[in-house]
This record gives sequence, structure tokens and C-alpha cells, in this order.
Amino acid sequence: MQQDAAVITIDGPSGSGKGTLSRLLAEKLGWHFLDSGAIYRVLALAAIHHQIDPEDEAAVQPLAAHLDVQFSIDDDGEVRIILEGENVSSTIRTEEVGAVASKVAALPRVREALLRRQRAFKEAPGLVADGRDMGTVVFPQAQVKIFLTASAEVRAERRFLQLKNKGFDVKIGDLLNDIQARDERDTNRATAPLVAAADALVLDSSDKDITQVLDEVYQYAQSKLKLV
Ligand SMILES: Nc1ncnc2c1ncn2[C@@H]1O[C@H](COP(=O)(O)OP(=O)(O)OP(=O)(O)O)[C@@H](O)[C@H]1O
Ligand SMILES: Nc1ccn([C@H]2C[C@H](O)[C@@H](COP(=O)(O)O)O2)c(=O)n1
Repeated sequence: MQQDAAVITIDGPSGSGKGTLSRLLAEKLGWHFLDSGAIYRVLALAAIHHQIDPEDEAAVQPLAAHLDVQFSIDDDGEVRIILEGENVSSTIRTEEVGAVASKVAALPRVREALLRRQRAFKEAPGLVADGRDMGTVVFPQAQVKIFLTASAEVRAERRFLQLKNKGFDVKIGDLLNDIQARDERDTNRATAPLVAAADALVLDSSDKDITQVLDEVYQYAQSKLKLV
């Protein structure tokens, strides 16, 4: 880990566009990228595989501490995630795994066990970190903090289009319920809840396309970091 690398944090609720924005911003800046939700999703999948109750902290904590996972970039630029020797890059993206991820993520000792793994992504020239507590807990000293949000209805619609394009048979009402349940759990947990850092720029993307959001965040980052 490099102490002097700059960090931009992008936090917000599910479907607000954090992942899309973070990837595009990291690409534009030539920086590294951390998808912290993927780490919680991998842990959730490991708990499912090992038939561990996702709310049993004593059982999930050792799994988190010894999680056998590797992240790499494919030749075509896609992130490849290997859990216990198996490529789980698409399996972890289902709503079912997301819901279990939100449960394991509510356990304080599990979050503690994953802190060092997340901080290790900070490398020069800089890191764009996407999650729920990037600006509040994992990288509180980040130079630029964004809290990206959108109405639950808009987020459900985006998720519907995303999953439909991938060939999944989904209902918008179910997706809205899933999003609201996840918001509720992520926001109301005692440890590292989903909340904007006091020094974050809060951005509502409900009426903005991703290009507008990227331009706005890039300009804000430029002004804070004095990028040329
Ligand atoms: N501003 C936007 N306008 C329209 N669609 C968007 C916008 N931002 C993101 N999307 C689309 O919404 C979907 C969800 O975005 P994304 O996966 O980036 O959200 P997320 O906040 O990272 O969600 P999660 O936390 O659940 O991983 C994607 O299909 C993405 O292309
Ligand atoms: N920093 C983070 C990242 C993710 N989580 C939890 C909460 C989410 O519901 C779940 C899946 O995240 P996603 O891939 O949808 O971004 O993981 C968290 O608590 N903290």
C-alpha cells in the first residue's frame, strides 16, 4: 500500500450508478479501482457454498478473515474474480447474492476483517473506491468524496433494464422491493452504515445520464485535486 496515493471515494445506495461512474472515472484518470461491494458479494457466495448462516457472526468472521479470492483484469479489460479456484465474476452479481452480501456486511467483526484487504487497493497514482463506507470508514482521509444517490424508483428501473438486457426474467416490483429492503438494512445497521460523509459532495443522479454525472464529478475532482 502506498500512503501518498490520492483517493476518490464514491458511496451510495444500490443502483445509484456508483460502479459505472467509478469505473469510468478510474479509466479517465488512469487510476486503480476498488469495487468493495464485490468483496462482500464474494464473501456472501462463500457463505452460501459452505452453508453458513449469513447472520451468524462467529461463523462468518473466520470465512472473511481467510477469504480465498483473487481479483485480476482480463485481456478485454473485464474484472475476473476467482473464489476458491472458481470464476464467480457473474455469479456474484445476482440480486440473491446482493441480499446475502447486505446481511454479512451488517456484522461488525466481518467488516473489521475486510478492512486491510480493501485498504491494500490504495496504490499510486490513485484509487477510485466504490462502496457504502469508503469515505466514512475505509478511506476517511480521501481527498475527494462523492455520495451518489437516485430515487428508489429510478434505481429499480435502471436495474430492470440492466438485468433484462442480460436476458433475466425480472419484475420491476420485485426489484423495487429488493432495493428498498437493501437500503433499509445498509442504512440502519449499527456499524459503518450507508451515510454521506460530512465532507462529501452529494449528487442526485435521478435526472442525469451517466455522461453528465461523470463530467460533473470529474470537474469537481479536478478542482479539489488541482489536476491538469
Ligand atoms: N446516471 C445514469 N443514468 C442511467 N442509467 C445509469 C446511470 N448510472 C448508472 N446507470 C445504469 O444503472 C445500472 C446500475 O448501475 P451500477 O451497477 O453502476 O450501480 P451501483 O450503484 O454500482 O449498484 P450496486 O451497488 O448494486 O452494485 C447499470 O445498468 C448502469 O448502466
Ligand atoms: N463498502 C461496502 C460495500 C458493500 N457493502 C454491502 C452492502 C450491499 O448491499 C452489498 C453489495 O454491494 P453492491 O455490490 O451492491 O455495491 O454489500 C457494504 O456494506 N459496504
